[in-house]
This record gives sequence, C-alpha cells and structure tokens, in this order.
Amino acid sequence: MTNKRIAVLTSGGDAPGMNACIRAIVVASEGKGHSVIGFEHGYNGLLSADWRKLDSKKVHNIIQRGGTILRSARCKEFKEEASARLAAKHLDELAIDALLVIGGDGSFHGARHLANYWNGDVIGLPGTIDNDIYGTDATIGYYTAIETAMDSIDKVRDTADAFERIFLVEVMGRHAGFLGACAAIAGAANYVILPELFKDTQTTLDNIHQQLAIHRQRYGHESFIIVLTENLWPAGISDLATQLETLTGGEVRPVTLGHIQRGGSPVSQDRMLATLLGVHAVKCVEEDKSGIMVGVHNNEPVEIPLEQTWENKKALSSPLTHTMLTMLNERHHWGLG
Ligand SMILES: Nc1ncnc2c1ncn2[C@@H]1O[C@H](COP(=O)(O)OP(=O)(O)OP(=O)(O)O)[C@@H](O)[C@H]1O
Ligand SMILES: O=P(O)(O)OC[C@H]1O[C@](O)(CO)[C@@H](O)[C@@H]1O
Repeated sequence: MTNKRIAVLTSGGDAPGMNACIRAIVVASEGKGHSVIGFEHGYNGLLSADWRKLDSKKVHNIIQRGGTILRSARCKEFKEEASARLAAKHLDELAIDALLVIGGDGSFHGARHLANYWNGDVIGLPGTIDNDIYGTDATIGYYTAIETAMDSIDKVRDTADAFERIFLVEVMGRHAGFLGACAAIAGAANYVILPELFKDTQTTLDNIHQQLAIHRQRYGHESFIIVLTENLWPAGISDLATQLETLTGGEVRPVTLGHIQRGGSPVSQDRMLATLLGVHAVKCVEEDKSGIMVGVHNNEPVEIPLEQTWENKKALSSPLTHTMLTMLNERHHWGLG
C-alpha cells in the first residue's frame, strides 16, 4: 500500500466531536504512514490555500473540546465552477490524494461538486447537531446537543414549576425534528412541535389546549413545557407565546436555546462515533474509495454514495415517534381523567 496524502476540513455548522474526528483521522493516518493537512475555515481554506500540517502532537488533548480546531464556515462561492477548479488546483499543487469533509449534507454537496473537477478521492463524514443526514443512524454532535437541550429543559422546569407557567423552548434542527424529539422525551416535556408531525397552526393550538386542559385538571395548575423546533412556527416563537397566552389566559415565556446547543465538550457517544468514523474513513482512503459518506448503522461503519445523503429524506423512526406521542402529545385522553 502506498502512503497517502490526506486533507481534512470541517464545514457548515460546527458540532461537538468534530475535533475528536480530526484527531482520529490524524492518529489513524500517522500509524499507517500517511500524512495529513487541515484546511482552515471550511471550503474557504481550499480557495485561499489556507492549510497547515497536522500530526498527533497537534491533535493531542483536543478530543474533549467543542468547536473545531480547523474552524468552520459557510462558503457561498464554492457552488461556482471556478471555485471548484481553484480548489482542485490547490489540492493538486499539494499532491493530495484524498479530501475528507466533516460536515452536513450541504458540505457533502460541496465535496461532490469538487469531485467533478478534481481527480482525487472525496469522502464525507457526517458532522452536524441536526442528525438530518440520510444513511447514518447518527451524526457527530447530535448526542451532545440532545444532552445540552435536555439539561436546559431541566433548568427551565425549575422556574416553570415555581411560577406555574407555560414555557416554550425552541431547539435547533434546521428542518428536522430529531433533536427536538429526543430533547423533549429525555427532558420530560409536555408537548413537542416538530416538522415531521406539524399539520397547521390551528390544529397544533387545539391539541396543546386539549393536552393542557387535561394536564391541569389532573395535576392542578402546574407548569407545562412545550418544545418547538426552529423554523417551524410561521410567525416565530414570540407569536406562538402570544397566541398561547390568549388561548390559556396564563403567562407563557419563550426561551430560544440557539447556538448554546452547538457548544460544549462532546459526550462519550459523540467521541466514540467521531473516532469510529474517522478511523474508517482512513481505511476507505487506503482502499481508494471516493464519492461516499462514511456513516454508522447498528454501531457498524457503513459507506453511502454522497448523492444518496441528500436525495433521500431521513425519517424519524416509528419507535421514536410512537414513544414521543405516547409520552407527550397524545399522553392525555378525555374521559380517562
Ligand atoms: N450545492 C453546493 N455546491 C457546492 N458547495 C456547496 C453546495 N451546498 C453547500 N455547499 C458548501 O457547503 C457549505 C456548508 O453547507 P451548509 O451551510 O448547507 O451546511 P451543512 O454542511 O449542511 O451543515 P449544517 O446543516 O450542519 O450547518 C456551504 O457553505 C458551501 O460552501
Ligand atoms: O450558525 P448559523 O449559520 O446561524 O446556522 C444555524 C443552523 O446551523 C445548525 O446549528 C446546524 O445545521 C442548525 O441547527 C441551525 O439552523
């Protein structure tokens, strides 16, 4: 086997565990005699030839750090043909054999686009808190984000209970409900509003009203926590809070968790996933594989053509949906008191 020259970058929203993945790629490569460089600031670094050598000393003591030592970015101009050609030129000048892209499906589009103009191998590794990538059970960063959101809901409940208020907690996820569903279940919220279940605003308000009425009848005037996925309620979380105040006559407080969910030390599941995928990606480079994402299914690494990651929509699993409905949105039924 020939020694490879591998490049890595992180792109799109940063996710806890990206550093663990960079570390795994570097350590696995070094052990096999390959060399690794890292491009800075996502695809911007490919365009400006902003890179640095990575070795095991440089990735020592980073597994526990959130963010990404290579920085991340969104780079609009990378969609253009001229950008991909320029990136290919820089990669050829550096005699790179394979580029590993840690990011979301947008970043995988970028890798596929580059492959149209570059002869080297491109491999994607799923890194996003949204877990919205088809072909992998989980994405790097997702588990930590659930933990952060769950922890925040626990804290919100303390004040919600004290004031007997309704709270709305908005979580990220872009257009997917994985994070919202898990945070709501694990945080024992009372209701969750997710893109996968959303019909319309009136139906949602009616359902919440019904659940809330039974909840209050059963438990007295207690707190009620609703988890809302971002980008879903047409006029935003404040509008929903106002509508609920009108409907219930009580106080409603909106809390947007925002980018807090992207930060923090990765939990063990994200470190394990990142390491598993990083090591497997190096194996794929050795086997001259290209145009794939390395994902995970049933704890085993899997390889999926990049196109499939965005051509298919990842669905919430039916056990997850069933659990969520049973424990939250359909928990109370009239007549059962
Ligand atoms: N169609 C495309 N062609 C070329 N490059 C693309 C394309 N789509 C996205 N990219 C590149 O990938 C970058 C990241 O994409 P995007 O902002 O969608 O985030 P992502 O990788 O999906 O991650 P996340 O959703 O977690 O933030 C873009 O800024 C751009 O540089
Ligand atoms: O940091 P930005 O560019 O505002 O992007 C926010 C988006 O990125 C993510 O954090 C990751 O895709 C989404 O959940 C969110 O919608």
